[in-house]
Amino acid sequence: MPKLQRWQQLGLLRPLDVVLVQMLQSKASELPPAVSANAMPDEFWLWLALGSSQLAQGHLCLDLAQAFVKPDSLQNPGQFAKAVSAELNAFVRTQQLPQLLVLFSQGRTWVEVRSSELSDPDLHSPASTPFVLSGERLYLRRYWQYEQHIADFIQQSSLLTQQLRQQFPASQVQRWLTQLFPVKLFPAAKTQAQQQPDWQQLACAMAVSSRFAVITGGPGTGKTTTVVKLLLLLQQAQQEQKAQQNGQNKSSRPLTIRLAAPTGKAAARLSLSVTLALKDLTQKLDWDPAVTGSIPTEAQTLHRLLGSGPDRAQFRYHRDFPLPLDVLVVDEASMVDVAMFAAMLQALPASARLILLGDKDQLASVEAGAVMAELCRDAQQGGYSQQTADWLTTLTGQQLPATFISPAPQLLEQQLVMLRTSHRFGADSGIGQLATAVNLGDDTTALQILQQPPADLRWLQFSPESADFSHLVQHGSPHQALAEGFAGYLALVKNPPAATASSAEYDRWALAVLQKFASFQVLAAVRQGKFGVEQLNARIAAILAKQQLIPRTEGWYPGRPVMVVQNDYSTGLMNGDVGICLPRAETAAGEPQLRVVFISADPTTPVRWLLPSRLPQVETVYAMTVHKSQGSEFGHVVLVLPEQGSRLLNRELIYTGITRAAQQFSLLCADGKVLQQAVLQRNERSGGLRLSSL
Ligand SMILES: Nc1ncnc2c1ncn2[C@@H]1O[C@H](COP(=O)(O)OP(=O)(O)OP(=O)(O)O)[C@@H](O)[C@H]1O
Repeated sequence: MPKLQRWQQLGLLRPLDVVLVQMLQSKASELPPAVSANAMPDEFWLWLALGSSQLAQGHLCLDLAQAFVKPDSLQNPGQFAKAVSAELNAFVRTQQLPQLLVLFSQGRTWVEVRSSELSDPDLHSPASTPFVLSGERLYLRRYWQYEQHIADFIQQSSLLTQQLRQQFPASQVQRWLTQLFPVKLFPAAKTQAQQQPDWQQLACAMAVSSRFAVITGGPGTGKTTTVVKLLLLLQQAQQEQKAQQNGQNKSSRPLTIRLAAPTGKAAARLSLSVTLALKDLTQKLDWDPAVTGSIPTEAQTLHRLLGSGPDRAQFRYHRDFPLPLDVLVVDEASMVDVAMFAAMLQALPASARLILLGDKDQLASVEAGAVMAELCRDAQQGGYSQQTADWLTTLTGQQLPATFISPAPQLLEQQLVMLRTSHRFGADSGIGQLATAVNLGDDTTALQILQQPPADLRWLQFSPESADFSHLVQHGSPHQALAEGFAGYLALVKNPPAATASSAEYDRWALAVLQKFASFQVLAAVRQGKFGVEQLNARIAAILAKQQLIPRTEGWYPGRPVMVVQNDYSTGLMNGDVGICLPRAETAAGEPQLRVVFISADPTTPVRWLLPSRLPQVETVYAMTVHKSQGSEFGHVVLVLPEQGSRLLNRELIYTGITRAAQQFSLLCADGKVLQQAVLQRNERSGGLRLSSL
């Protein structure tokens, strides 16, 4: 079909989409004439190809209703072209949605037509058609199945939660919750923030009595603190229950808890946050050390948890060989794509609890699906049933304000709590204010904040080619010498321990270099162009070399920061891990050799040293994309936006960039309109999770 080739040349279809449709057509020629490919008109095949192509944009399905209203939504925003737009508009204009739905029902050999209700109890039956039409959404079957697994899990969890609550030790949990969330004895506790519900306590109460819970919140809203309290509650309840069963024999098995995150870096951050929160709580609480000691502080990647390896097409743990655990906590859940999500749910034992943590407003995973955003779509409003509100009151004594109660409650909201107060950024923090304005899509306020920035914000309107940029990357500021930029860690690199130093001394030095490096990071919104990550990296390396802060710009040299860009199970390095090349003397008399040092996942040693030749594929990382920065935090973030607006820039991307900054945020963007346009643009993905009668 010439149009398939033409659409591929125009970049509308991937070679993969074309091959898929051609394969279906050629197989269909063997069918009886009534159902053969010849019986179906060209537009049928073109729609199937478009259905497949949507995955490249992160959509789970092709939303036909949306395509008829806005044919341009079928194009990849990163490659928007007027010629493609004209082609798509002409294609859609000649058709009508009702007729198209009839056409799909005639093509049952290739498309299974279903209502959008969750109605298939056996999702594991062998696939019959490659596509599924659910209501007005066209899916590749595999992706429809992923979505159904998730919807099915949420429904089943809700039933299990009801059972759990029937025999729940409410009065004991009530007592423990009071100990974990003591009432603050401040007479001046009358500010608006203090009149808000204590969402952290409500989240604990909700999750301790649920099979499945989602706790969402922006940076520093206390997700980790809350989950550590929750785990303490669960272990305490387990110990109490077993003690009763065993006649005061308190040595029974504690719950097996696992902590996981989608990337190595996010897992390392989770381990650190849990360690700190647990230490703090252990000091404050007078609980049995057997309980506080039974909370794990080590998190691992989801890939590793599920047992993936380079040679395995399937995870080690799955539906017929579930994970050996009672509770699974997954942080940074917004980065988990739909396929991984479904695999994780299938590997959970029937009685295990799942707790998801994450920020619903962050960018979704690079792969297809935006599960967390879909799950949390209505989190802001609460949406609790009166029954849920009463249950939470029983456990916490708190009355939920009426605005959070819904007359038409949905299943999902009964398992979800949004934390709303940032304990990291105070009310006068510029980073907090800017992140809120961006998140609300309030472009005018965002710009006003930047025009009169508080101390932790800066709006820089120069080009990466300017002298100001050169000063910025060296010193963290275009004018003052704050030694916060790359010059800070490079000064440490030039000061290695003596050749006779011990291994521990080298480790301490390397750790200090890595920590200093994480205090300043340039983020790029795009990959290509003058303001893209590739050219920024080359430019920064040239600036640093000119100032003799690094010896050269190519190859391996002391101080070169690199990011791993693929998972590598032989070294244990994961996509997104950042390391720095450092010289290390192996013997007192020997010449120092270049090694690349990474933060270690092993608690017995702070860092790992690897030969450059052992590394998987890496990229220099003075600048990284916002996508790659997810799950990380840096002291000072410089976010670089391109000169002109683009469909690639959107609210979620800007929000994610801002919220990577812990102390200082600088926006490098010559034209405020670029920021405004980005804030008004959403990164919405098509999917039908919310429509599966949840
Ligand atoms: N209710 C609270 N009152 C005061 N401080 C709190 C409270 N909850 C959390 N904090 C503090 O706020 C900081 C951030 O908490 P935490 O790490 O739990 O948040 P988070 O939402 O997990 O953050 P992140 O954005 O890193 O995921 C910590 O220093 C923690 O001790």
